[in-house]
Amino acid sequence: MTSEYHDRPTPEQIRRAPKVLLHDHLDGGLRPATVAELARETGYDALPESDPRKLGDWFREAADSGSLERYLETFAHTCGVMQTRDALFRVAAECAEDLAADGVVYAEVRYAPEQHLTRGLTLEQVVEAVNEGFREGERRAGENGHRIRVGALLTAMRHAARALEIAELANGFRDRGVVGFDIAGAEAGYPPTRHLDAFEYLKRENNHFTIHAGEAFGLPSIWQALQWCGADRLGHGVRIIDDIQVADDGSVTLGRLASYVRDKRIPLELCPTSNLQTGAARSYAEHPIGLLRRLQFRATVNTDNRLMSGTSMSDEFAHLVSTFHYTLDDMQWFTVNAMKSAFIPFDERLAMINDVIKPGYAELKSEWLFRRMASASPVTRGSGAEGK
Ligand SMILES: O=c1[nH]cnc2c1ncn2[C@@H]1O[C@H](CO)[C@@H](O)[C@H]1O
Ligand SMILES: [Zn+2]
Repeated sequence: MTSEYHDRPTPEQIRRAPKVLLHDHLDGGLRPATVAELARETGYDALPESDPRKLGDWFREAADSGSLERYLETFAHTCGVMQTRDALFRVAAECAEDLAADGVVYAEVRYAPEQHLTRGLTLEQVVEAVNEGFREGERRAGENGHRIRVGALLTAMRHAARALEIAELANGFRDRGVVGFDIAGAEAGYPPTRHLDAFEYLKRENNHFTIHAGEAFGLPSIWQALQWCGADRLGHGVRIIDDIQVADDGSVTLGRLASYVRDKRIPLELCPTSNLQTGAARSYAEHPIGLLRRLQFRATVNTDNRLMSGTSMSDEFAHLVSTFHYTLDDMQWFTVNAMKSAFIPFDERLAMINDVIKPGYAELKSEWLFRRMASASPVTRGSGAEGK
């Protein structure tokens, strides 16, 4: 389908467009200045840099290694400064504020409570601190004229053995700010089936979960996440491309797993910039998101780790706009896909789509239309006698 709105959206339009974020790590999105300040306040002395600008550069460069394992090493420092109630509250509040200022209207932000216990907090205290921070961030954003709603996803680390416990924690908080569950961490060597008990528990509870799969490791990981574990969504899932053949004449053949993913409308939480850093994709132009969008997979655009990738939702869309010439219609398509795939109840998702997302894009498109009319009719403009 060709778009009516051919012009590339400007950076300002991209920022103002309502966006929905399903895959963002709380411990991957701190402001560099906050990392530095929290390190000072909490006595964390292992930071590689103390100047915020240098620290921001350090995170991006250290994460830009081409390997997921190396990428993940940088989280020792963010988790290192997120060990007190006040630190967790602050990071969560700033996360909601930053996303809202970037035009995100709905976000599911994930973190692993088990990584925040070194100074004596309990798992419950960690979740409560983050929830309170999100509420505070939503409130501050509202004061600044930005509306956002943030839900938490509780992550269990795939190399550890606490998945069932974290799944129970997520279930206990399900009507109190936590909308689902996830597993993350190094993929190779840690198949999701190690945590079957957690997934089976959540299914019995009619709860929702996503699984990081098909990022550093290919189809077997995606297949396990879906067919053994029953994931509602795929964190990344980008390697589904390995089951799609494009012939020289451009014709496309989907294998059984890719067909299943597309037929069942399984959401893919794609994170382009993160994939470039971990080596899962070589360039934006070669990123599978272009093909997956054309083939109408349930593709969504995400940040993964705003600090380590030096990115934002607007930056991710700006890269896609310049690479694939996406328009406001394409942005709306990704955004509606994401909202449909959120873990909040159906009626609330629908209300977000109809009352927030569609009107937001309609407004941007109508501005486009008037600007275009104004620039397309020089005669009308020139012939007026206004100047006289
Ligand atoms: O792209 C990723 N793939 C796998 N694991 C990740 C990725 N980004 C972050 N984490 C892991 O998730 C934990 C909880 O937020 C982080 O501490 C990090 O270890
Ligand atoms: Zn991730």
